[in-house]
Amino acid sequence: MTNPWDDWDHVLKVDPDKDLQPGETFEDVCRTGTDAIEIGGTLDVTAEKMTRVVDAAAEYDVPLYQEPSNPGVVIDSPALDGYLIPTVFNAGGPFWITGAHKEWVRIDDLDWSRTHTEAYIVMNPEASVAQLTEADCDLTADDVGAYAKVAERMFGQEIVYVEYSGTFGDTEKVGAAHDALDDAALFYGGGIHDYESANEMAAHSDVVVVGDLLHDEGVDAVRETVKGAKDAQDD
Ligand SMILES: CC(C)=CCC/C(C)=C/CC/C(C)=C/CC/C(C)=C/COP(=O)(O)OP(=O)(O)O
Ligand SMILES: O=P(O)(O)OC[C@@H](O)CO
Ligand SMILES: [Mg+2]
Repeated sequence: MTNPWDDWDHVLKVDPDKDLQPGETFEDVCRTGTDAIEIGGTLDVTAEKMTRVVDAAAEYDVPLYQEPSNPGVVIDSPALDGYLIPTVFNAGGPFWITGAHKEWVRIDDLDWSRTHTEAYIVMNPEASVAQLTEADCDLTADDVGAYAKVAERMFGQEIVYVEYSGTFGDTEKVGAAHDALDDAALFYGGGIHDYESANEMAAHSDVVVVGDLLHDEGVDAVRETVKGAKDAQDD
């Protein structure tokens, strides 16, 4: 089976709660060369802020995916290519593993053909996503590999996402998740800020995700990370 992300090397994650750099537009964001845009953030995201970003990016060619951090921010828009739905495998309790999902399925009439699963392994205890989900980030490379295998083999997750949001990760731990997977794609996100960091993590994953760099430094810096990721996958 083919998936949209089979051809992706680089994803740009736009946080609807954060501003772009002065003078930059969503047209610039869509023209960074990234393979897809994922729209989401942990804190202070609303359906209204989501809609603003989706509408602004709708007219450009780049695929658009929503990554909701709770059922209340999911929007229904024809401009969206799909939904990437997180499940936090190392969350401190069941709400972020099945609870939020149960509520969502109960209240919404889902378009399953555009709904995809993303197994998060949250690794930076300082990140808002770790604090919100009370994730146990004290994991060895073996633990990370085992979570990745469980996600793929026992829970049928299409994507495994090693999430270091805000800090550059441990390549041995990321590589352990990569090695554990046969079918699921490994996404890596966290602290990618230039050509080198993108190039290095792309060698240990299938897709690198760049987030805060867009908001903190802008589209030229993001373009460098696209080059770094693509060069690694071409090698
Ligand atoms: C069932 C539905 C529709 C939603 C639940 C989905 C779950 C389990 C969400 C848990 C939290 C999560 C994994 C959010 C995804 C987005 C994400 C990790 C954004 C990055 O967040 P940070 O960079 O930590 O946060 P800020 O940049 O907002 O501080
Ligand atoms: O913001 P950064 O650190 O690039 O992290 C990207 C992404 O993994 C966040 O969910
Ligand atoms: Mg962030």
